[in-house]
Amino acid sequence: MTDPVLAGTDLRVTRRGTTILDGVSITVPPDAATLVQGPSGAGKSTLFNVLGLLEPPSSGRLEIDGRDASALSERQRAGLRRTTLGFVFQDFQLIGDLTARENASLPQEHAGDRDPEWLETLFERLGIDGLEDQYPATLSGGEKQRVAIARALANRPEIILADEPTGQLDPDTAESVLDLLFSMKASTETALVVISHDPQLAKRFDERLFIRDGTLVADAPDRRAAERSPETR
Ligand SMILES: Nc1ncnc2c1ncn2[C@@H]1O[C@H](COP(=O)(O)OP(=O)(O)OP(=O)(O)O)[C@@H](O)[C@H]1O
Repeated sequence: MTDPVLAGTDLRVTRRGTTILDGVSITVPPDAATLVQGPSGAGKSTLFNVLGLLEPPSSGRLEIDGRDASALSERQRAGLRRTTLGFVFQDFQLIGDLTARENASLPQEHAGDRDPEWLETLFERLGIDGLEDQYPATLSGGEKQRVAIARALANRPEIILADEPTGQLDPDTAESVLDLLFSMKASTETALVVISHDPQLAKRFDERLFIRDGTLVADAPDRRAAERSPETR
């Protein structure tokens, strides 16, 4: 069996006396498309931050690309984050006074490993070539999210972590951004973990998990069956 690119075991997060994640375990194989759904306040953003090495769990074990993240220094964690993970956020998180190309190249700059040809390829494949010199304020929401996807893939990560990637997009744009995320996932052989409360995303993912009160469970089989065959309802 192929080793997972991400394996979290019994992850717990307690903040100011409140348990936010209560023993979450998750395994992401290299070719996975995993969706974590859950209602507001269930702990989705906290899980995203923990899996993305943006905040440490209070306890539990997290392995990314075979490395025990809890055994790393902050500097080593930042290095692992930069080279192994790519992030896509609901609000794009582009820097306003940098052009699209400069935004997308930031991970390469931070890693000290420039690869302008790869960025050019990404802009072409994402259909945003020609927009490289524009600033975020002059781009549509869908174009901004494509720049953010280019940034996420700039260092050829093992995993893309996306937090509500379509949350600020109209339905048609959301659909085309998702198409692109999946086609880029396939062509770059990157695992994809999407965190969202949007049930519309569910049909695209082979692995669906549900977070409720800080605990992760497999998506309810009865709901999946109902969605697959609506004519039998
Ligand atoms: N630093 C913190 N200290 C105390 N409570 C926190 C902290 N961070 C988050 N929480 C609480 O933990 C719970 C889960 O928060 P989280 O942001 O992870 O949920 P979420 O599922 O992403 O919600 P939403 O979909 O509304 O963004 C919430 O009740 C939140 O108020």
